[in-house]
Amino acid sequence: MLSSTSARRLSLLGSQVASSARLSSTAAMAPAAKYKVSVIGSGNWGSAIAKIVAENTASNPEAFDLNVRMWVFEEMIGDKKLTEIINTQHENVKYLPGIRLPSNLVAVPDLVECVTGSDILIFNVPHQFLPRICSQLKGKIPPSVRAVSCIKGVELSANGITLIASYITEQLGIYCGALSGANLAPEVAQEKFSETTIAYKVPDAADSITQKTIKTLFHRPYFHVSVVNDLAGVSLAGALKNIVALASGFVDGMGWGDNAKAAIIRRGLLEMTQFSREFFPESEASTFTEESCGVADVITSCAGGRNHKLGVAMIKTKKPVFELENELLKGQKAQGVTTAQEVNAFLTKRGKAAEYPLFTAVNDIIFNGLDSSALPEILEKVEKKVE
Ligand SMILES: NC(=O)c1ccc[n+]([C@@H]2O[C@H](COP(=O)([O-])OP(=O)(O)OC[C@H]3O[C@@H](n4cnc5c(N)ncnc54)[C@H](O)[C@@H]3O)[C@@H](O)[C@H]2O)c1
Ligand SMILES: O=P(O)(O)OC[C@H](O)CO
Repeated sequence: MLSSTSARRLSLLGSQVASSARLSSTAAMAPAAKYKVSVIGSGNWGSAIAKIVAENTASNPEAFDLNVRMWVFEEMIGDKKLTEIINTQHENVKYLPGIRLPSNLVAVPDLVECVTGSDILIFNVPHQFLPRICSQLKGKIPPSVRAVSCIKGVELSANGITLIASYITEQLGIYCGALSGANLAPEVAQEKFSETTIAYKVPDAADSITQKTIKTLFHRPYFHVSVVNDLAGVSLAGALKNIVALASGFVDGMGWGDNAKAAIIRRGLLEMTQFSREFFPESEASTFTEESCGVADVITSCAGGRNHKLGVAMIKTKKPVFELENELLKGQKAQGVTTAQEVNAFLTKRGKAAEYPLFTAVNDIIFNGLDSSALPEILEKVEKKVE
């Protein structure tokens, strides 16, 4: 008998005929041309994913154009441009030092030039920079282009919270899936084994870019890809776990030990699934338990991620959070800080902040001077009462 996961994956493969024919597909319908791929972003994860994708375009020359373009937010490293360093030394010395990048990965400083002519776009920037990127690209991307977002965050607007992939679709008029998993970039870049989850639902039955195309683009012997349909579950798991990772950092900063951290993780997972069920009812509970983007990512992020590191340092040093982020991460970003703030603004507006005590406490610790030692007392209020 098939396990529920295997059955789900098989049924997914069989159901690539999808719904929203709204998104036109002239190029995506064309019989397997060589797809051109561009990566938007070149940070720690941006560079690691670009490395994977460039390895796969080289390994699959029948499906993909060899060269992968990577948009780099240009900056000077000493007297040299970062793009020049990447294109000559094949290393992103600032954001992924010590890792050799494939020579078919080409750094491009001009965003529009980077994406022009591409069939598949991979978005991979800290989420706060996405609106500006989308505004620069608006009206310049044919609707046939397909995208995958590797960004962990949410987009907050007056109307509420939007998934990053849905925001890209709204802004640019192209279908966008989401990649998220237990994926610390330095480990993935060193080709240490990990798994990931990609939500990709073929938007038009006639598309030649299928789930298989997407899997081929990302799957490596050291980076195993599971493709699912649950865009909301994959996107929210990746965004919300960053808030939990900060809380686990607070606990370690206070020296409270592994039992306390497990309690925070348990509560965090509860709030992650509660939030998804309440505001994105289309999300699937199994995504959180069975896929890499769920519990597995919470575990890895609460052990070794940048959000955890920042959480520890905040408690130990009491320095302001953005000062510490600059000091510790040297240009990299801890997405949990802005996500905690955005989720809190959303929950407060809906009158729901008290129903998410951990998410609310993380925001209050970062921005409102709440003492992290109050966590047990806060969490006790929502525990089941014995009469
Ligand atoms: N690093 C990881 O281990 C990891 C793993 C999985 C997912 N993610 C997610 O991937 C996304 C990208 O993270 P990352 O680690 O690649 O980035 P990062 O944290 O390394 O951020 C640095 C990047 O931001 C760019 N940048 C700085 N200012 C900018 C501006 N004004 N406009 C545009 N870009 C600017 C820098 O040039 C650099 O490329 C995030 O949502 C993150 O949560 C990260
Ligand atoms: O280093 P972090 O905290 O941004 O987490 C990185 C990845 O999301 C872990 O899967």
